[in-house]
Amino acid sequence: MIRCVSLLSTRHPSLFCCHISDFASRMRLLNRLKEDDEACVSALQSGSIFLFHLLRPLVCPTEGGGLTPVRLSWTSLTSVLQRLSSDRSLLNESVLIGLSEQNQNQAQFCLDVGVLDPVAVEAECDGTFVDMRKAFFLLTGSAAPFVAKGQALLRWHQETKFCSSSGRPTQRNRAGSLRVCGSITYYPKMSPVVIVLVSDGKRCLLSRQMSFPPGLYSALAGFCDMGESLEESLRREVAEEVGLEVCRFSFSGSQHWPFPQSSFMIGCHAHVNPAHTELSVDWSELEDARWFSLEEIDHALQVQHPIRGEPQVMWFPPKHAIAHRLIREWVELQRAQSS
Ligand SMILES: NC(=O)c1ccc[n+]([C@@H]2O[C@H](COP(=O)([O-])OP(=O)(O)OC[C@H]3O[C@@H](n4cnc5c(N)ncnc54)[C@H](O)[C@@H]3O)[C@@H](O)[C@H]2O)c1
Ligand SMILES: [Mg+2]
Repeated sequence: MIRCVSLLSTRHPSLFCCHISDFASRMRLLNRLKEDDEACVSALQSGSIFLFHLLRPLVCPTEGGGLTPVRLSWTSLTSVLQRLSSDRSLLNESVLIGLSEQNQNQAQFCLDVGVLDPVAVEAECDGTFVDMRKAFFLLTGSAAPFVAKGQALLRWHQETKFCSSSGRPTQRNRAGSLRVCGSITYYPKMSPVVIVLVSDGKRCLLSRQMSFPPGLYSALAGFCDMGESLEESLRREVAEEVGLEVCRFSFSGSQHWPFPQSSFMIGCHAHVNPAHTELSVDWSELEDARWFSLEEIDHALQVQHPIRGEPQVMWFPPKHAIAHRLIREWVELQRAQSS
């Protein structure tokens, strides 16, 4: 929908009144909240706040067996803090995550209440603090990326409290989108990771690391090195981990990934020459790497959850992992090519 939006004209006279979409208007408002501390404080007072305790999100069960994050209004959180005899200034630690598309651009914040007794907060707020590794795959709808972003921002603030140059405490802006020490500004950071589904035209290559749960196989992945392009990282990772040379690749999509800290996953498909498919696996990185046929992949896609005590059963990362998307795309391509 296109509509006329007055864009807080005193600060941006050139943007006084123009036709922009709801999305564009939301993005501009979000940007303004990052820059304008006063506007951010009033957005917090009418916004909703997701709670974390030492980076564990507060969640409650849904009817379908999933989890949903607990969100509180500023007023109800203020009352909770009062009942727990906590200083209201804790709210100043809230970090802006985004604006709700469904709820008229309502601002969404996250707050780590690690200084409070978690059991008391859980009782007050009807939720449970759950480890992110357990919560992430059970969070429903668009909640998973949102909660992951909140946790990543809170972690970044905890790790950037002091300037690595002067050793002095850094100061944050109201939105929590940056921290400063004198002339140095710190911004939240992510580590780029290339994740690649390699194919020889008929089969695809999957691997598992020692740390994976039994039976889980995924696409090859690796952190990009400083100074590398995406294609250089991709070629290096495939060569390092399985000793193959990629001849061409295509980009599929990307996602923020909360593990191990905050990664930016760049998902690609890659091809190797079908005449050169013999693997030379780096056993220090991988526990297994193998070529799989379409039938084997199809079969594993039917497995919804890891089956305890049956490590032989192969399964894949769940739907909201980019590895899952790459595998599904490969299956669709194989089907299209054979029909
Ligand atoms: N979203 C998905 O579908 C999906 C699927 C598979 C893997 N992943 C993620 O991809 C990430 C990278 O895969 P990998 O473990 O095979 O990487 P990798 O092959 O680069 O090996 C990991 C090693 O790289 C080194 N390293 C270099 N830069 C690093 C950095 N910035 N942060 C941490 N370690 C760094 C460390 O020594 C680490 O042990 C994993 O953390 C995993 O969570 C996501
Ligand atoms: Mg790897």
